Amino acid sequence: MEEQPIIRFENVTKRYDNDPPVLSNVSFTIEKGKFYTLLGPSGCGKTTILRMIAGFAEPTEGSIYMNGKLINRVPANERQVNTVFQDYALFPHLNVYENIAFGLRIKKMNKRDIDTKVKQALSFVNLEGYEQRSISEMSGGQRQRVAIARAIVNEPEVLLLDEPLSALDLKLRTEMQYVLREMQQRLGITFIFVTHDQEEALAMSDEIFVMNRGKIEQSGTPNDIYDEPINRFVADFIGESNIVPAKMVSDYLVEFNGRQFECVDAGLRPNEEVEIVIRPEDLQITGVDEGKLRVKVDTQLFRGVHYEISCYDESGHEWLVHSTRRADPGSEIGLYFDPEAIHVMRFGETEEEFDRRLEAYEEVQPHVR
Ligand SMILES: Nc1ncnc2c1ncn2[C@@H]1O[C@H](COP(=O)(O)OP(=O)(O)OP(=O)(O)O)[C@@H](O)[C@H]1O
Repeated sequence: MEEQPIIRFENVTKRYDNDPPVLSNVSFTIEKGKFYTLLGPSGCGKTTILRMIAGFAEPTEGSIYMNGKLINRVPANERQVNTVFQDYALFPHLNVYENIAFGLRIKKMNKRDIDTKVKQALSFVNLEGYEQRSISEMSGGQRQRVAIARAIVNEPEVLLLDEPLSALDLKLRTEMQYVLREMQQRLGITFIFVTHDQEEALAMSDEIFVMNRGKIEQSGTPNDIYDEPINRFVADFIGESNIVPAKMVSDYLVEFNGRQFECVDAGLRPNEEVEIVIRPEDLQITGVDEGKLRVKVDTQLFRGVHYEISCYDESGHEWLVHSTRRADPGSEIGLYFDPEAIHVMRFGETEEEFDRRLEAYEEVQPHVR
């Protein structure tokens, strides 16, 4: 028999009072042992999904399954799910050891087993020797580790992490991204991580759900979502993009800025109105007459690994370029891009239609992904 997904949402809607729904008809599956990220702007419904998985909120409509069993009304304490909260929610009056042991004491586990498990969890998060420390004597990163140890000591099947890195400074945040990812792989527990930081999502996840206004706009691997955004919202939200209105001329030609450019066959009809995306790193600087576009450089910022160059074409459209080559403000340059760098988006396409179209043209263009 095929293994059941660990969590499945089927047409889940959540409404408070008579307000518009905070989640509308959301469906997805979560497989065992993977790292998932819910990514989206503030208020899009990420925390609401976590609360429903944890059992702190019930769907207004639809079904939630865990390992194939309907759990809409199963109370939180009967679910094999633990949550790490943004503010860690540690007990300030208990030391590190007692914070981690708390859940096990409630379960009335015997002292010896508690001791073994707490020590295992401490070693897992590299905090051996900190047992007696009070929480107030721990740094932000260390508190984070205590919160994770306290969650994993219960051996949950699913660990929910609600913006757990947002209180940390940038350096520690990056370090904890590695730590969390590595932990998830060692533990093999399913992680569902919430963030509004797209770089964090791209760096850590096996799969990302990009959310907007109570809906999942697109789900897929970080590469899928970065290379093949389904619409303007996703393209804008994930990384920086040049997005331009365009029109299909034929299977392999798209027109924008009053000119025609070669593209890969995206399964679209001639004359169809579309938008194209070209990522800044896919634009190469050339001599003024050697590129496909002719632009004037406006600003140039040094970003360490590359220059971020903003320029304008003859029709006043801005192009963002990431390049290791310099381009001085005020100068004219050419921009070159491969046909494969043009990603064509169709207006109003659903994720299913998009996947079908992509599958069809990947048979013709297997190198695209
Ligand atoms: N108990 C509640 N009663 C009424 N409205 C609520 C309740 N909880 C959440 N909401 C509303 O639901 C919407 C989604 O909230 P949610 O916390 O899921 O968003 P989020 O994507 O996690 O946002 P953030 O990144 O800011 O935490 C918001 O508009 C919020 O005001």
